[in-house]
Amino acid sequence: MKVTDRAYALELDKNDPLAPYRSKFVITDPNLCYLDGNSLGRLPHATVKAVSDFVSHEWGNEVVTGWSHWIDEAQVAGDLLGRAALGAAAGQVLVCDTTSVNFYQLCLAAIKARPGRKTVITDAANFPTDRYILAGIAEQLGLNLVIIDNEDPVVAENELITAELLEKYMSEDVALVTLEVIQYRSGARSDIESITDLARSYGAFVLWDASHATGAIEMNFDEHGVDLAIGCTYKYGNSGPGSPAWLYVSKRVQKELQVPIQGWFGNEDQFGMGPEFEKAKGIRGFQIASPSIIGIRGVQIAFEMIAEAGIDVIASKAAIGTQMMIDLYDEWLAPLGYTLLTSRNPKERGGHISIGHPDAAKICVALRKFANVIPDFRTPSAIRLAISPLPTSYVEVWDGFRRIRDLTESRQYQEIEGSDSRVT
Ligand SMILES: Nc1ccccc1C(=O)C[C@H](N)C(=O)O
Repeated sequence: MKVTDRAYALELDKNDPLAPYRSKFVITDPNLCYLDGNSLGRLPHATVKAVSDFVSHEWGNEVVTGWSHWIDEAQVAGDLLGRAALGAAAGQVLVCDTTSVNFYQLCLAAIKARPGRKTVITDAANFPTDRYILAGIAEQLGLNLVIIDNEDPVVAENELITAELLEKYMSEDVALVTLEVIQYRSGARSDIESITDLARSYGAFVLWDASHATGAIEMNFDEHGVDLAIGCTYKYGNSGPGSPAWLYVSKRVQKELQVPIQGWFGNEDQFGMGPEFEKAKGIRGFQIASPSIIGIRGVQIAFEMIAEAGIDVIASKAAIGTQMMIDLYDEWLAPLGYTLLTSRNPKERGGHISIGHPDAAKICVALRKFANVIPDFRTPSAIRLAISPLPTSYVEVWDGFRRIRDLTESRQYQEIEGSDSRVT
């Protein structure tokens, strides 16, 4: 059967062990091709009940007495998320705050733990929040910020940072290297183990931003010797807009590291309320303050689902789905002037691919307006298209691709003048 036959996608759905999960999500428009689960995941039905039960039965009924069992939920949810999606044993993950706050906390902790070292490294294609925060830290502490120019195709293919490329920038002066596990724009997947090993051989820390990988691929943090990582939960994690993020600090380095925001949740004798901060043993020493319990309930529901489905099964659907996308791109989109910005090697990508087109911005608006397809646009000319393995069916992706072909052929996107949204 040819990939261009719709029956090809229907057959994949028929054999998909994850197919039953689609019905566990709120899908109000069955005709919509939602290819943006890498930006904001769909809402699980169970979350509607869990959040509403929390509000009325727990908050409403228990009021302050509820804290006796809410107090450690950042750790309980962290253990679940670590087991379900990160390959992390218990006691190393917290579900708390935002990706940006967690990033700031762990960057500073790592830099402080390498006194005398003055260099920090990241890459030009990294997500803006990471680049901006790191630049702010470098300025404040007078550090030398090295930005690998992986947007230049001569330097890197599809923005991919390899250990070989990174080695050219390494020295005994490097305190911290921070990279994305999966690049937000191109979808390039870094090799966690070789990069972590390389940085460690120079005595430097690596802080991984796994926002675009969490819930889409296997990461095996413990096995790969990862020390520091952060990420969000609202993409393939399906935990809701602005849901709490997570941080991971390996047991190996928990004692050595100290975060800059010394909040009361990180104090050993939290309710002793003494004059000085004494960092709590274990992962709680990295927590700032009261976690959003409503938010955590969304994380719990979604990551229980990921744990049940199996991250290995999820990752294999992401690989098959992105392969189907690339095959459809070859048949339908390459002839229409698109370029492929993501690797053809399934080990070098996650749940999304990225395609380039000079009119990408207009095409993205037109797809929503005329074709009932939601992709997203990333500057300067990338269209990102994702399969979120639990809620997305193969045929939803296939239909989306056919609509992209038809809309591009019709040139109807040229009617688009601009976008009235601040969000792309
Ligand atoms: N938090 C958001 C709020 C508004 C609009 C987008 C986001 C995103 O998270 C974008 C994401 N980092 C992305 O590259 O897909």
